[in-house]
Amino acid sequence: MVNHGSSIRNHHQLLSAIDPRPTLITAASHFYQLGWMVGTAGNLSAKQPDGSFWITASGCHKGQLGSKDFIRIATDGTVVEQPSPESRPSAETSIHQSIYSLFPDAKACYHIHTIESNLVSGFTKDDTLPLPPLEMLKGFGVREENPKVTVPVFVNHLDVSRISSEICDRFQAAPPSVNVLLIRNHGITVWASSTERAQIYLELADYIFRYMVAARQIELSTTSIKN
Ligand SMILES: CSC[C@@H](O)[C@@H](O)C(=O)COP(=O)(O)O
Ligand SMILES: [Zn+2]
Repeated sequence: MVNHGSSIRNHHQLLSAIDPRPTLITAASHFYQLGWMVGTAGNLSAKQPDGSFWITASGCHKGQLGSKDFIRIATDGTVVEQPSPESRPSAETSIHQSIYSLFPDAKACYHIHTIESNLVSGFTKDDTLPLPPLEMLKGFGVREENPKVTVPVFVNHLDVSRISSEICDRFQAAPPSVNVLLIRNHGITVWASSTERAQIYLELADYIFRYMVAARQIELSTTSIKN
């Protein structure tokens, strides 16, 4: 029997490897609707077979992107293709560049701003945030009983190149156990072997962070009842 689902998916992956912009436009519009990319927040990128990557241009409304709202960047950070001369690469391009150079299997890197990611980044003063041992962690490939997973938390330096160099230094020494990082009071970045998987990772991270915020609210309300 012909498996139409998988052949459509393969076709989609092939098109996306040729030009990932339509996939990134659809993803950004979806994330905008979810409130994850409001007010121009966030940036999405996808890598091409030659190692260059298409990334959203800086300051664009993420709910209404067009093909001209992207810039193609080479592995060394130089601009390869710029459909619109007045556009500039995302202010956070160096973070995407660091991720692709650290993780050769990464084909997509998605960065969004969610309320809960900012709230949970304040749940620890350390540079790692422990995650609850939820079943959803299996979606990141964590297959352990009662897993002890942490997410790395980075300082939100005004100079973005400081954030990307800290990401490089830290992940070269020890890569994280899940493909997620938090920038404190700023947002989430995930990377994956495909654009589809990057979206799944964002959804998983968002679920876990929403759970953590809800659990904290219950804790606080039961403490106030006891007092
Ligand atoms: C709402 S401003 C957010 C920016 O400062 C930045 O954090 C961001 O995610 C988007 O920057 P951009 O340069 O458009 O890719
Ligand atoms: Zn950002």
